Amino acid sequence: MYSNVRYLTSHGWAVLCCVATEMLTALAPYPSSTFRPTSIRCANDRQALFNRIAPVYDNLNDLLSLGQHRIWKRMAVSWTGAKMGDRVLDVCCGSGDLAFLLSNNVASHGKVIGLDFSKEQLTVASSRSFSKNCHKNIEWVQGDALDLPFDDGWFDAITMGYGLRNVVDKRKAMQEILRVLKPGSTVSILDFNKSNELLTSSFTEWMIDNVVVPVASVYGLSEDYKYLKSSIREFLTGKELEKLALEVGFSTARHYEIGGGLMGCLVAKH
Ligand SMILES: C/C(=C\Cc1cc(O)c2ccccc2c1O)CCC[C@H](C)CCC[C@H](C)CCCC(C)C
Ligand SMILES: C[S@@+](CC[C@H](N)C(=O)[O-])C[C@H]1O[C@@H](n2cnc3c(N)ncnc32)[C@H](O)[C@@H]1O
Repeated sequence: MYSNVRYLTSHGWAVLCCVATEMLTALAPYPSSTFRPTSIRCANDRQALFNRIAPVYDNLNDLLSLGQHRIWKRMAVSWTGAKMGDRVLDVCCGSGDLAFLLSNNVASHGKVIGLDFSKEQLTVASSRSFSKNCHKNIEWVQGDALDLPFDDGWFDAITMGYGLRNVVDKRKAMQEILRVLKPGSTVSILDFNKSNELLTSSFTEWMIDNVVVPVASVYGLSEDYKYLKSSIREFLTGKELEKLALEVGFSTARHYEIGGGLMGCLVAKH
């Protein structure tokens, strides 16, 4: 069984990286309170980033995608095949969009766990539960996608929206998802598509440089949103994601390009 708030930063490299960041901060010629790492590399940097952007995250997603992200998230949830009575998991749930959609699919006899390592994102998710017309079947758990606090074969379906690109060890995250998924069940992983098409990748980068970052700068979050571009560059293509899923032990894996090729969804079966 899982235990709530069983989050431990247990990754030696992550800790080492953040100790180094702290040392650089101490040496920096300006106060540490104004220090923002220009490269968001370790798990602690990413956790801090998602805590910082939590208050504006939902509104900016609606604005920047012109509401399209809601359609992409519906597609991702429908591809899991989650049905009434199922026990399902939304890894890297953030403010809870996918968990709320799953909640409707599994209905009152089912159970949804939304897991994230950002306390601020979970606070937003849980406050949205009150205003949403959803079943009271969601539990918010603070935890690490790289060390899921659940038994093997616990879930009938799993979703992950814009999460895999943000975890430091993508293979480990996929292994953990496979471990907690029931044999025969499906995970659906939505994210930006690292496209091989020059036109598509150029459009994504142009949007980030000329729309996303300038809009985020209004909230003092330009550095945090600049990270989007590097994280997409360092991500895996659809074919590479399919290969990774099969390597860790999924029996089938298919990556679908959606949103005009800007987004992608990896659907893999245990
Ligand atoms: C869904 C969006 C962003 C999610 C998101 C993911 C992350 O990993 C982050 C990391 C750090 C900071 C923020 C985020 C984050 O917000 C919004 C995506 C918007 C796209 C950049 C642009 C969409 C362009 C068009 C309006 C869509 C047109 C679609 C049409 C069907 C062609
Ligand atoms: C871009 S947000 C996506 C939120 C939500 N799934 C959505 O689609 O809007 C990425 C989320 O992943 C979470 N995250 C990143 N790495 C994580 C990890 N190792 N363990 C748990 N959560 C993580 C962040 O805290 C953040 O809330």
